[in-house]
Formats: sequence, structure tokens, C-alpha cells
Amino acid sequence: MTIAQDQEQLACCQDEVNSGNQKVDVGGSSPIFASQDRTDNALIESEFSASIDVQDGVGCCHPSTRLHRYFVLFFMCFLAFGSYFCYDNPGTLESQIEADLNISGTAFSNFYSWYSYPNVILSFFGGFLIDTVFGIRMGTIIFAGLICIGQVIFAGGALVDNFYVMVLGRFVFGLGGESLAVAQNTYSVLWFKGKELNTVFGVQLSVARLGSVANMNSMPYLYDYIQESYKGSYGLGIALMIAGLVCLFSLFCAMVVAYYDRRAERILVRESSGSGEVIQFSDIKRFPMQFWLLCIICAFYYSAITPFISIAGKYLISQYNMTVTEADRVTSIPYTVSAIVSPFCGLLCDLTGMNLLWTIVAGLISTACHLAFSYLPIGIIPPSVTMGVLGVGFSLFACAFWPMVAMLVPEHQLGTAYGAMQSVQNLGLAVVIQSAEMLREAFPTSEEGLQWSEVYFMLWISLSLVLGFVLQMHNTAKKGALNPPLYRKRICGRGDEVDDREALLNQD
Ligand SMILES: NCCCC[C@H](N)C(=O)NCC(=O)O
Repeated sequence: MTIAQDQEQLACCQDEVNSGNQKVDVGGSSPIFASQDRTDNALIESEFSASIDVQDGVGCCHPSTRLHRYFVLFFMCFLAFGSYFCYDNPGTLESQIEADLNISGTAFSNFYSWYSYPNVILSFFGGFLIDTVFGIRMGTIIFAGLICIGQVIFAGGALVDNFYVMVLGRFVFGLGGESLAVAQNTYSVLWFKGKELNTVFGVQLSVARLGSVANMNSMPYLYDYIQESYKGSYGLGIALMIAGLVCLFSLFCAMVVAYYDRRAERILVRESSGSGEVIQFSDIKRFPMQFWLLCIICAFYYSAITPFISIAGKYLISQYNMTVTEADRVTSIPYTVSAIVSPFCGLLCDLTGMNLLWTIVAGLISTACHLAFSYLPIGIIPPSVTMGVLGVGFSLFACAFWPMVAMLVPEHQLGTAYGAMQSVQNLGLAVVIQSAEMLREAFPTSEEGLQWSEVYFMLWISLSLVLGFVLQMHNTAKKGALNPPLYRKRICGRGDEVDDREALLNQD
């Protein structure tokens, strides 16, 4: 450690060091450089007789203060904003793309299946590479760079009217998109585990949903503006290239978070996960059964939600006689509601604990919405109300569900665990999206096809509920960690905080 770094550490901590004995844990190191970090940390410890003790909540530049964590959280939230904004570019411009490229709906669905199918495998390896090779900082920058490259290739294919180049762009975009979400989840746990983790997941999902909503409410107008301005067929390519700027902003945020994460590692005596362990491939076999049950629940639940929302517009047009514009407005309601309520759903989970119970409640709410949307006589409940309540259920599920991974898997295996979960999720999504389309087209009338598709979605969400109840019974019988108790901080002494959840998670 250089003298300048010592001075930085002293200056930054001088007014915050106290006689407490709390050692602050912020973030895990990159495994490749773990040995170097351990040397640095040993050096830090040898130069300072007492470990760095700080009082949480004091000052703003010290990495252990709440204010500093929230400052870094701002940039952490936008890591996936570009990914969510551009992920649904094709869906928002479906009619324009099919007209410009003169392709069928089935060919169009390649822009989503070539995003999902590779991630059945690559999302897992993306997480594993974060844990074993790149580390969280370099991994996040690499994956944020991939979504930029993928979006440029996708837009370039549109500029030259080449369908296969566009599919390649979506494949590259998918390489980055899913693994970037893995990296964002891993960062969140490293910085906020044992603190306001559920709320952080809620805020991050809210910003991500804002990306989806911003895409739905901007891209059609941008396309039309460019088409009218250039009187040519460049509207699609230029609009998609401009959308790529949003991915560049996420790449910038990845670099900012990497800087502050590295600084936190340098200033704090950072306890990387365990003794700086690095995951071994064989560790995956020892992931608990509850984790694999959660993966299946995730695949079944999302398979009943996102494909349903994507075809709900067709259902509204045929069953409720809506125009395309009206149907698009109603189908965007779940994402808009999710952008608003996700932080509150996360706060609810933080204040009450009980993550698995809230996950089951969310599944029940979502199932009720499916039933109301498909089987209540038309006019009893407006579809906009049903979709709004579905947005609440969708948000509550995401906020309660994703943090549970950190309750089952140690920090040095988190990237691999989140990668494995998203691989299983993408398998479910890829299979259900295409099979639902095939089922819908197998019936002589559109109404029948849509109704049987709805039965199909109800099957998946019912299976996710059954598995949720099985997991709840197992968790209760084994006194598991998936329903953490009421989260309260007992302040004892000079700001030392004893976290019930941390004590619970650290129990043998
Ligand atoms: N499509 C952009 C990234 C998706 C990340 C991941 N597959 C996911 O589902 N995250 C949780 C969510 O509710 O979006």
C-alpha cells in the first residue's frame, strides 16, 4: 500500500475511527487478485494496530457509511438499465421490423429465442467466470460492454436490412444481458447483505422496469420521427443505434461502481467471502436442494408471467375489441406499476422478513389475476385493473425471491448461483414462449388458441405455487433461513449493531 493510499485511508477515516470493534464487510475480492488483496489487507492490518472501526451512518466518503452505500447504489441500479431498455426493442417495434425486413412472426421470434436459448448455458458460465476468473468488477464491465456491442450489431443489421446480422446482434446482446444481471445481483449482496438487501433489490428492479417502460414509450416515436426526417428505411437502424447509447450509460455506471468497489476494498479491511475462497466446479453439486427448488419455481413463475404479458395484447384485441394502441397501453401497465411499487415491496420484505411467504403470496396474487383475466365474464373487472394487480404481484415476487439466493449460498459462490438460476429461468422462458405460440396457432380460431394458451400459463404458475408450498413446509420443518424473522436492529453500545438476520445466517 502506498503512502498516498495510507493518507487517503487516514483522511477518510480519521473522523470516523472510534473505539468500537466492528469490522466492516463490504464486498468480495476478485479471485485472481485475491492473493494480492489479501497481501494489501495484511499490510493494512499490520500498519494499523486496531482494525478499522467505523460507526455506520457517519460521513459520506467512507465506504462503510450508509450514505456512501446509497451513493454507489445509484450507479449500481443503472447497471442493467440499458439491458432492460434494449431487451424489448424488438417487441416494441415488432410491426415496423416485420414490415421493414419483410419477415413472419415466427422469424421475428428468433430475436428473443436467440437471446434466451444461449443463456440456458452461458448465463451459468457468466456467473462462474465472475466467481473464478474476472471477479465482480471486471466481469460487470465485460458484460456491460457486450450489451453495447450486441446492440450495435443488431442496429447495424437493421441498417443493412440483414436479418441474420440482427440475430447475431441479439445473441451477443444476450451474452451480456443475462450475465450483467447476475453481476448486478452479486454486487447488491456484497454491498447490502444483512442490511437493506430486499429494498435494494426493489429499487434496482424499479429502475430496470423504468428501462422497459421508457423503451415502450419512446422507441415507436423515435422510429416515426427518423422515418419522417430521413424519408428512407434507415429509421429502424438509426433508432436502434440511438437506443445503444442507453447501454453505453450502463457501461459508464459499471466503471464507476468498479472504481468505488476497488476503493472500498483498499480502504476497509475487506473481509472477502469466507477466507477469500474461490468456488470450485465441484461446489455446485453441494448447492442445497432448496436452491434448486427455487430455480424451478423461478422458471415456472416467469414462464407464466413474461410470455403471458407479451401475448396479452392479442387477447385484448380479440376478446375486448381494443385497438393496438389501447392494448399496448394495457400490457405496459404491469411494468409501469412494477417500477412504482418495487421499492415498497422490497421495504416490506426488509421490515417483515418472511421472504418465502411473500413469494407465495405473490404467486397467489398472480394466479388470481390470470383467473380474472381469462375466466371472469368480460366487464366484471377491467383488464387494466387486472394487469395493475399483476404488476404488484410480479414486483412482490421479484423483491422477495431473488434475495433468497444469498440466504442459501456463500458469497464466493453467488455469481455461479445467480447464473445457474437464470440459466434455468431462460430454459423455461425459451421453451414456454415458443410452445405457447405453437399451442395458440394450433387451434382453428384465435380465441380458442388464446384461451388454451391461458390454460397453459395457469399450469405453470400453479406448479410454481405447489413447489412454493413444498419449500415452505420444508423450511418450517428444518427451521431454514428462507423466512428470516422480523428484521430489527438492536443497538447496543456505541453504534454496534447486532443483526438478527446476520446471526441467523451465521448459525451452524
Ligand atoms: N432482460 C433483461 C435482464 C433479465 C434478467 C433476469 N433474467 C431477470 O429475470 N431478472 C429479474 C426480473 O424480474 O426482471
